[in-house]
Order: sequence, then structure tokens, then C-alpha cells
Amino acid sequence: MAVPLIDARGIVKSYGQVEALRGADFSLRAGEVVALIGDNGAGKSTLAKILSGVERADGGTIEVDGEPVVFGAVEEARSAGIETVHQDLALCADLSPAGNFFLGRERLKPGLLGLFGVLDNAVMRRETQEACERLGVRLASQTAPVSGLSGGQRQGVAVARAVTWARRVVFMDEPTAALGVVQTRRVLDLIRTVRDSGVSVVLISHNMRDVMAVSDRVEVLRLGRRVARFATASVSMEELVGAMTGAIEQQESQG
Ligand SMILES: Nc1ncnc2c1ncn2[C@@H]1O[C@H](COP(=O)(O)OP(=O)(O)OP(=O)(O)O)[C@@H](O)[C@H]1O
Repeated sequence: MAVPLIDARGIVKSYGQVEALRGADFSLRAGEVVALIGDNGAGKSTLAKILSGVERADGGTIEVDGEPVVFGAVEEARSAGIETVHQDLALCADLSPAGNFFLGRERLKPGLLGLFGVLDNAVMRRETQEACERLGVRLASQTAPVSGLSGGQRQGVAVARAVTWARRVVFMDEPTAALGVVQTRRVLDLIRTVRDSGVSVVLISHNMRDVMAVSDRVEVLRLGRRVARFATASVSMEELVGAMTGAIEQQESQG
């Protein structure tokens, strides 16, 4: 079988006295949508942060394409092609949508005599607008700071940014939480489109209908450990809920 794109084993992470992850495993193959599910506090966001360079694990190993990696910073995960939409969004409130979209990747046009590039604001605004419109997010202003946008619009900007830049994997932590019905459907369509383009998606969600609708596989965390994994086509919503709550125990064999 092909080497997994991401293979994390025995990941441990504590915050003071709180053991957020207690030997969690996670794997992801190229071109699949994996839903990472679990009850509140199971450790989903912590695992996503570790796999995208936001937090450092206290223990365990992570391999990308079979090679051990240690992501010391978000930029290191990004250069491995991994992007994230965080639950707390992590947009810069004072910047415009385009300022957020191109933060750290600003487009330049040649300055006088071809020397000293200057910011190509027109291009950055246009590309941001186009990416947001593909998601059905209409922005009245491309210059006003994102602090003036609605929660759903901010979420749209964050999702559009991640899927635009991701080359290998995009982690989406509750990407539809602030969205209405129509935008939620567009995000789910976008997840399929991203997958079909060969980029893997890790979807963290409490919404079992979204999980069933869009994922290829499901990995279940409980109390900081992976307790089950399923092919979505052969599992019911009841079984997923049972695995999350501990009512159903699975010997780790599938996936
Ligand atoms: N920065 C932090 N400082 C202290 N404790 C934290 C921190 N981040 C997470 N935790 C704790 O780690 C545990 C796992 O949290 P995490 O956010 O990863 O869970 P989750 O599965 O994403 O939960 P939810 O579905 O509620 O978002 C929780 O007990 C949480 O309180």
C-alpha cells in the first residue's frame, strides 16, 4: 500500500495538568477527505495544531511521505504544503481581506526601472475577490479591515485562503460553524473539489451530516487517543456517535 501522506503515532501533548493528547495516532493518504471527530475536549484541535506547526508535541512521531518531520513553526508546515483553517480563524483583524489572503506571500510588481518591487494591490484584491466569490462570499469592500465583516464572511475568507495555498493538505477545524445553509453547501462542494484536485482534506466537525456527506474515512478521537477509524461508506451515524462516546469499542484494524 502507498506510504501515507501523514502518519502520526503516539502523539502526546499536555497543557499544564491537562493531558490533551495521550498517545494519539492519525493517518492521512493523498487525495482523501478524512473527518476527525470526537466529543468536546477529545483533542481534535490540538492534534490539528500539532500537524500544522502551530503547537509542538511533547512526544510521538510524525512522518510526511514516510520521512520523519518536526514542524517548529507554521511556515515549516506550509512549506510542506499543509494549510489550516483554525477554529478561532486566526485572521488579522486590522488587515483587509486581501491583506490577510496574501499575508507573507505578497505579490509584487516591479518598481521604477524594474528595481524594488512594490505591492501589487490591484492584483491581490482581484484574486481575493475571485476566490471568495467562488465560495459565495460577497465582500462589500476589499479595503476595509476584516474586523468589520460578519463571522460567516470572515470564515469564508479563511477557508478561501487555505484552499488557495494548500498544495498537499488542508486542515479545516469546524469550517462551517458560522455559516448559513447555502454557504455550508458551498464549503462542502469546495472540499470535494479540493480533494478531486489531489489535495487531501482533514475535516474537524461536530456535524455528523457534513461528515457523512463529504468524508471518505473517519478517525475518532476520545480522551486524547484514536479509538476507531472507519470507511465512511460502511459506517452509520449511530456507530460514529457510539465510537465518540465510548459506547462502541473498535479494535484498531480498519482504514
Ligand atoms: N492552550 C490550551 N491551554 C490549556 N488547555 C488547553 C489548551 N488547548 C486545549 N486545551 C485542553 O486540551 C483538551 C483538548 O482540547 P481540544 O481543543 O484539542 O479538543 P477538541 O476535541 O478540539 O474539542 P472541541 O470539540 O470542544 O473544540 C481540552 O481539555 C482543552 O481544555
